[in-house]
Amino acid sequence: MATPPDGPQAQAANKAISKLDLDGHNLPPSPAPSSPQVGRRRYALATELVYTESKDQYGASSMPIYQSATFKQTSSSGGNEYDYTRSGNPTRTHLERHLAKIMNATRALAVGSGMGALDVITRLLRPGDEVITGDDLYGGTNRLLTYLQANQGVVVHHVDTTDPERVRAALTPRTAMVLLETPTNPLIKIVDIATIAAATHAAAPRALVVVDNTMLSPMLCNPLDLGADVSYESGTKYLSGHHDIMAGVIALHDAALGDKMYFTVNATGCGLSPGDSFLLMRGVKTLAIRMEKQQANAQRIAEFLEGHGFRVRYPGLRSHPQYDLHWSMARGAGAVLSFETGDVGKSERVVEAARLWGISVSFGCVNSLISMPCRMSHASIDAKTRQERQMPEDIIRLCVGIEDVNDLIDDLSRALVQAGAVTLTLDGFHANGAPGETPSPPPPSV
Ligand SMILES: Cc1ncc(COP(=O)(O)O)c(C=O)c1O
Ligand SMILES: N[C@@H](CCSC[C@H](N)C(=O)O)C(=O)O
Repeated sequence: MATPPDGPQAQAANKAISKLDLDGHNLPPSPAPSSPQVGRRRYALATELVYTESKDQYGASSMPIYQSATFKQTSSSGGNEYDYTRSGNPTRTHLERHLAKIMNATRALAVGSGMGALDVITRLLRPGDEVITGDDLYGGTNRLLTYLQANQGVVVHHVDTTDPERVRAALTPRTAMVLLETPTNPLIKIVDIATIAAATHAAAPRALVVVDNTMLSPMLCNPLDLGADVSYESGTKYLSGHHDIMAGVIALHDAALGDKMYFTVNATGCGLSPGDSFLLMRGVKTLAIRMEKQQANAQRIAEFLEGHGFRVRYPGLRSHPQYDLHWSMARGAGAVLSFETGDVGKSERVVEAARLWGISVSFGCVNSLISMPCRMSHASIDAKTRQERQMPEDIIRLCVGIEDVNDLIDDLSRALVQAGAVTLTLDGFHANGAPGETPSPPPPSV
């Protein structure tokens, strides 16, 4: 993992993490397909990621894909653990147990996408319920919340969740959910999960604290250990790691809540397919080694850009204003960073001049990606709202993979020079469009 900082908060966090690793959690009663339960974590996370207890009848080292929609019963009243793949499938159950273990949860559910996971969670909301969430959110999350507000009578409050006092002030007896993202996508702001969870549980006991852990993955953060009620993430990203599947994962402790969510998974048919469950399981086994390399590369690239005068947003940099807070909650900085050139046209030219960096949405994959969030991942947030939320139109997001870091830096340098985003000097080059010098007007809404 990235070198942890040495401050007292970080030391306390590391102590807490190793205690959890040793202690694990109480084992729940024996599992049924409708309630995949966790095994106790015995080893360090990197070991647990690859260590699975396969129940395969032939002792297969890799849980096979049970590519079957239906399962034969021994009598008209059932008799088999599984009846129909929408309700449960051995490959998915195997994955869900493994996910629960690595997410320090009692139960995990695997569904068809990260947004599918948030859909399952938000189906708990009723008309009149209030949701408090951030003002820098993944575009798809913002879109689903906007839909719920417009069509389901749910009231959504967007506040600056980097300030727990703003969340506290927004809590009412009608607050049913506090939905957090950290680091935020794409502004890389850090949100204090533990303080907000404690404040929420004290002031609004029926409210659920839900954390989107996509930007860190269980390798770097376990929101449930910080007081969240539900942790979910897009398995499309770090967990699978190869951009070959869409997946979503929900992890929690509360059994009754887990049953309600399982009801939705079964009733709506959004459970992860056996084939994608297999691929997600395979991806999870290499999470530690991928994350280690991705983070090391991201750190070098962040330092390279900052060293050349760019304003870089990355929690691995000491200059990040919430560096200590991030490291009090997380075991690494992740592999997503963003920076600004000071001009939309320049940013567009940088992105389009890159060769090794693919112009794509998404992140957490073995290959590196470059994007302009305002036009791509966050285009579903209208331009006025983006401006209100201070999302710079010229922001470039880098999602760092496992390539040779020197190749990545060379390609980025060439793109910066070709785009005219840097001034050449005898010593090399430096950013020539400091943020704020040439403010970029937002384009028309998409
Ligand atoms: C932070 C975050 N949460 C959730 C999602 C949704 O995941 P998916 O694309 O798997 O639906 C994404 C990306 O799409 C994301 O970036
Ligand atoms: N067209 C998609 C965009 C997906 S963005 C994927 C990912 N979360 C990211 O941040 O890059 C949509 O409208 O959802």
